[in-house]
Amino acid sequence: MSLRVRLAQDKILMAPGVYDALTASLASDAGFEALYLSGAAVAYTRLGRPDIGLTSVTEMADTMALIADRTDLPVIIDADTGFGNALNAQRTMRQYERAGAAALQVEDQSHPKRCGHLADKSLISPQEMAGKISAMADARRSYGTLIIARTDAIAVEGFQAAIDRAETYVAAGADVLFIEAPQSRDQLRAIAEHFAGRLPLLANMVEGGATPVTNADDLEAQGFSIVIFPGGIVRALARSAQDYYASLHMNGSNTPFADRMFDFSGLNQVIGTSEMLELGKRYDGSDD
Ligand SMILES: C[C@](O)(C(=O)O)[C@H](CC(=O)O)C(=O)O
Repeated sequence: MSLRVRLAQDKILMAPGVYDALTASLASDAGFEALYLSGAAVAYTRLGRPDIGLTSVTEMADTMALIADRTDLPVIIDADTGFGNALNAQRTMRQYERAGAAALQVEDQSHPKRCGHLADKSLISPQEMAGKISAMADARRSYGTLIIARTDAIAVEGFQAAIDRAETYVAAGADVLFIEAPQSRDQLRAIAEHFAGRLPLLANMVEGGATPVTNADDLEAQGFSIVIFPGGIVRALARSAQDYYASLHMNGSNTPFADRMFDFSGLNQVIGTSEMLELGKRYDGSDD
């Protein structure tokens, strides 16, 4: 089912953050219907650095292609600012579509962008952002590839300005709206009341970020259609990896940590080793 058709249903779509083929396959095995390829999660894991505009479009597109190779789930991908002006945003659209993306999220921050939950953001004009959205719509090969327009205006220009900007982005052709970092439950509710029923709305749950974390059912009841949990997986894995390395360093072996990790065959099951080896045999003539 295409994302556009899926979003017409009442049930909220949960898209957990992923940053490589392993996290994508684990999320898929857990039963999610869609994935969110988070720029923040890629910056955290590949660069070991914050989400402050350091990752490149090529790094993101390469990651997208590896994920599309591993799972058939629709992937919403973070396009940050489009990596430049409207023409860069068009190239981003084409590169991400080629890599297998189902939806692109583009935001109205100026370059270099930063995580929407960090202070001191700055924005391009609403007119320039509207131009980027229509440029991306013109560049897409498939009408099925959705454009998710994000505004970071709440923290910069205030709540009403964010609503006004979002209206401009809807008029420019956004398929989905993402009003970043509402600061209270009232603001979440006001966004839903203003736009719900007109186009799908995305909510972003960042543990410890500016928005009160709200569960998927409550967001659905308010009228949100998509909820992403972009960086949660890295926060969970980073904590576990920190404990793992400390334990190994202290104990000289992984035995004390054994009940908190897969063993050799456990991980092989997760990554489908025996299925892959069987598949190989079908083609190399050794199972005749
Ligand atoms: C959605 C987001 O753009 C992302 O890169 O995943 C980030 C999330 C994060 O930094 O945890 C955001 O700006 O909200």
